Amino acid sequence: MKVAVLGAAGGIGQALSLLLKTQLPAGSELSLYDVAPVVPGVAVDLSHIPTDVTVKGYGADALGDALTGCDIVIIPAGMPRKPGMDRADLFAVNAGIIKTLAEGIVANCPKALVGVITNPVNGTVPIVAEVFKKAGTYEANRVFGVTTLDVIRSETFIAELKGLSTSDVKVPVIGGHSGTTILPLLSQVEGVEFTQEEIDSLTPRIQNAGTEVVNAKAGGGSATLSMGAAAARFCMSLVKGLQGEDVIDYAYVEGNTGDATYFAQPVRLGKNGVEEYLPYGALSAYEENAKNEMLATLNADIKEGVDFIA
Ligand SMILES: NC(=O)c1ccc[n+]([C@@H]2O[C@H](COP(=O)([O-])OP(=O)(O)OC[C@H]3O[C@@H](n4cnc5c(N)ncnc54)[C@H](O)[C@@H]3O)[C@@H](O)[C@H]2O)c1
Ligand SMILES: O=C(O)C[C@H](O)C(=O)O
Repeated sequence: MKVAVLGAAGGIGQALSLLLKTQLPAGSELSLYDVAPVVPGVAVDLSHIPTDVTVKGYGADALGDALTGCDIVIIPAGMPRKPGMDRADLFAVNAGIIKTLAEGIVANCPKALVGVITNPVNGTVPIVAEVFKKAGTYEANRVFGVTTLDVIRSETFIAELKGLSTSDVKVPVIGGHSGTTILPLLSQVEGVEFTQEEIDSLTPRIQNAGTEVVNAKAGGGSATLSMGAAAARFCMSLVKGLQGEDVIDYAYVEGNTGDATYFAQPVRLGKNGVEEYLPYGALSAYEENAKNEMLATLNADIKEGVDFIA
């Protein structure tokens, strides 16, 4: 198993790489790429941890070497938000970065599973897909927007609210990854009942959790540690799928819900990435309304990404 992290020297990149060094199967290779000159040092640092995963660092001029032979590529490269900014404000800077990295993947490991973390996810995933389409190598089942942070936040907040162990709380989150496009399906949380008042406060808390971190870091960036944990969890789902395990997870994909071209939904993972697109099930009236109200925003975000490549 060869896994590349693009943007590996950043806040998410370092946390994710640390977790992958300790969680990837023995014999794996972790390939760390970044334009920041510290990346070889990050690789040397991690390489001293005693696990059977080799780590190599690649600088700005070595994207091809970093990607050659990769089974999985996770991308947290690009600029994070500061207080007062929306994720959409990052498009101008991050779209070009994602395009360049996607072109590198097309050229060096077109069959890899690609997990996109860089914001705005609603638009950067379509950019990756369009770069692949242009090259004639697009397979929708191999491209994912990583929305796991919305899932783990939901698990945490609900466990806190209801006095449960986080390991007993499973929360489906569908839609996109920004503001109201993040739609936690509280009606589907097994074994937990919510009052309307709880739904009215929990739903926006989950939707605005990224902003909560951005404001708390006061100009020092956005979520990195929780995102590192979320990305590692999603990457390990991809790894298990590649190893032949039957895994179901949520991700932002070009799927089959009919709501928008790209939409976070449950997927069955396997040797080719998505093996099966699964239905998200029945929504409450509150959730149905919230979904219908956010689709215009989500569709505009997707169009921005598609148009960037067109
Ligand atoms: N999907 C999510 O849930 C989620 C959660 C948190 C953050 N994010 C996003 O992830 C991105 C990274 O956040 P961060 O906090 O790690 O930022 P950061 O600034 O700490 O790290 C970003 C890294 O990307 C590198 N980089 C920049 N251009 C690059 C290029 N062309 N090739 C390779 N590397 C490049 C930088 O050198 C830096 O090391 C941001 O866009 C942020 O908004 C997404
Ligand atoms: O909020 C951000 O800008 C980062 C990330 O998308 C998050 O949800 O924490």
